[in-house]
Amino acid sequence: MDKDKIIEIKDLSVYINSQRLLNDINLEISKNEILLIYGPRNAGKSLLARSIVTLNEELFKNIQTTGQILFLGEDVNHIEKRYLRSEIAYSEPTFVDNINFLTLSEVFNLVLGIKPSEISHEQFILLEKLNIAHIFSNHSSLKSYESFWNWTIGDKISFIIFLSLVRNPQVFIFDSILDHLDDFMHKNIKDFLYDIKEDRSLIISTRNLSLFSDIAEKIVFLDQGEIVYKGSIEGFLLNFPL
Ligand SMILES: Nc1ncnc2c1ncn2[C@@H]1O[C@H](COP(=O)(O)OP(=O)(O)OP(=O)(O)O)[C@@H](O)[C@H]1O
Repeated sequence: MDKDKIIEIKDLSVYINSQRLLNDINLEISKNEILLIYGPRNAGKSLLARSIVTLNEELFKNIQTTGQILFLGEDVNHIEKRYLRSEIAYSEPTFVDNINFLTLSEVFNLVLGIKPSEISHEQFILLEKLNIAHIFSNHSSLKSYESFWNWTIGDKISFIIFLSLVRNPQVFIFDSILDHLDDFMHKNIKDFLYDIKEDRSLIISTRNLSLFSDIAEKIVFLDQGEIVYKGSIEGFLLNFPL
């Protein structure tokens, strides 16, 4: 196997209630690569992204999958789920809403096993790069941010990226979650993602091509469950001028 190949998707089709929603998907993702999964609403972006971490089967009844997905050469269905999901960090927009039902201390305890006041120097630097270190700077700000209802959406997205990163996964999947960033946060997060892609792979699913096209190496254009184009961004823009 090519040592830089992290994920291989081979002849993947997904059916729900016998309706084919992903059709014969073939795709490879390598180390140091940012891949955009681009397409309109209902194209199948989320089904494809969740297939990589075997999540669809947990969410839907009457789902059938054919084909195979390999993570570092091993079938994802044969990999222990906890391990798979620590190596491939998947995040999507419902996380931003669901986190409101926990407190900051509860999330820290669940994910990192520490209190928010116990973060390391390295973790604080990461928070600084994500522009949310002010929340952790002293006892009174920690207190006022204990409830996520007091956080902006952008700060919550940055925090979700932080939580993924401290677990040091090999692959990040951002399923439409970055579409929710405003222009001011977008530039900072984009630079940050570009920095962390070294030795990792990033998969960004989006309905907004312009957001990340300048940092992505590869694009997959998905429509009605099929790959219509895969290759370079330049090639895509030539073939599908928007
Ligand atoms: N549980 C389900 N039962 C039946 N059909 C479903 C189910 N979940 C998704 N679908 C269908 O699968 C198709 C792909 O949905 P998916 O959520 O993957 O699209 P998407 O490209 O991520 O869309 P969006 O950009 O709106 O998030 C859609 O036609 C959707 O209606």
